[in-house]
Amino acid sequence: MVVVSTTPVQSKRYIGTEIPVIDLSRRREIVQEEIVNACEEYGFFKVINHAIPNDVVAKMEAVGLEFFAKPVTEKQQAGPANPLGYGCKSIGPNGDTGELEYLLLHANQQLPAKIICEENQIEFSSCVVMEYVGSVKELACEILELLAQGLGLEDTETFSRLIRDTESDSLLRLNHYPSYNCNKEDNNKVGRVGFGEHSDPQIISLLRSNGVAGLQILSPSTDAGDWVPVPPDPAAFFVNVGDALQAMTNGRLVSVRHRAMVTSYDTRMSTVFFGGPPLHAWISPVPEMITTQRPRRYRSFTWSEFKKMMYSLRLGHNRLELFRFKAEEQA
Ligand SMILES: C=C1C[C@]23C[C@@]1(O)CC[C@H]2[C@@]12CC[C@H](O)[C@@](C)(C(=O)O1)[C@H]2[C@@H]3C(=O)O
Ligand SMILES: O=C(O)CCC(=O)C(=O)O
Ligand SMILES: [Fe+2]
Repeated sequence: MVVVSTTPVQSKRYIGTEIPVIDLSRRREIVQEEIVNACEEYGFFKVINHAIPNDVVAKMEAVGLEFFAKPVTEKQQAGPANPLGYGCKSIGPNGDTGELEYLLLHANQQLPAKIICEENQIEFSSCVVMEYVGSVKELACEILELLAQGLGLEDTETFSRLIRDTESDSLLRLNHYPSYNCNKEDNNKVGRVGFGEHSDPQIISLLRSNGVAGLQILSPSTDAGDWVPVPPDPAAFFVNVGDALQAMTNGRLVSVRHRAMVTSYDTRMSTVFFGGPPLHAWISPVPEMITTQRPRRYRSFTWSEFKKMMYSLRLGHNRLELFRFKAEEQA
């Protein structure tokens, strides 16, 4: 059973199947501590009472649904996702597949919200997407600054600066999971994996979906690594720590492994903002996170180097392990 935590406990440790809920309207010091706890234990939490207006979210949802309702031939004009554009069932360049169709866009506000592929460019309601990206990016930066404060970092913009950078390599992804009719053949598909197990490579991801279930996170605090279903909440945002943040915090915050199941007879749409650093940015553990108890765990790398490696690997690969610090190599 999933219990959603709403209790006013400051230094709570989350166990088993509880999803941490962060109420952004509470006192700053409490929020900072709760975010750090959630990111250390799960790398995942739900945010309520955020400042993103309902109409910004509603308009984004509407243009997303409008896009997926188009005829396949029209949607295919924006594909194949290479890596940006429209994709159906195939995820990434290395043979991963899922039960979904999706649209992957660059979320750098300098770029127009167009699907940019080599030959085709199709307009995708630029204003709506730009407004949504602007709001979600701001929320991501606010969360990263609370996190930096909660960790006691002197430079509280260490993480957010990378995402605010005009050259930030951030992405916006719309995932559309099918619904199934209740007949025998389709019944076999219910419970199938829509988007397979993985961690997000960037710094932070902010996800919201319609009211249909599907997202699951892998709980690191249970022995067998149980999959914990995340109850849908269309008014909330779900936050994932990404690989780059795990590296920058020297492994103190964990990049959550998650997946999306097709478990319902209803269509599900999720919208995910991936806050990424500029390609040339160096990702290194911040000095305050390296201690005698927690010696340096990751070597320095550029985001461009990490991305190159990530695209050469399968979706579920534990890619950060390839960037382990080896003292003898750095000497
Ligand atoms: C198989 C792959 C798809 C992915 C790039 C990769 O080579 C490995 C990471 C995958 C992932 C997961 C989170 C995001 O959805 C995504 C856009 C990202 O940045 O990394 C996808 C990539 C993708 O679908 O292109
Ligand atoms: O649709 C979901 O709930 C998860 C999607 C996801 O993990 C992703 O797009 O990286
Ligand atoms: Fe993801």
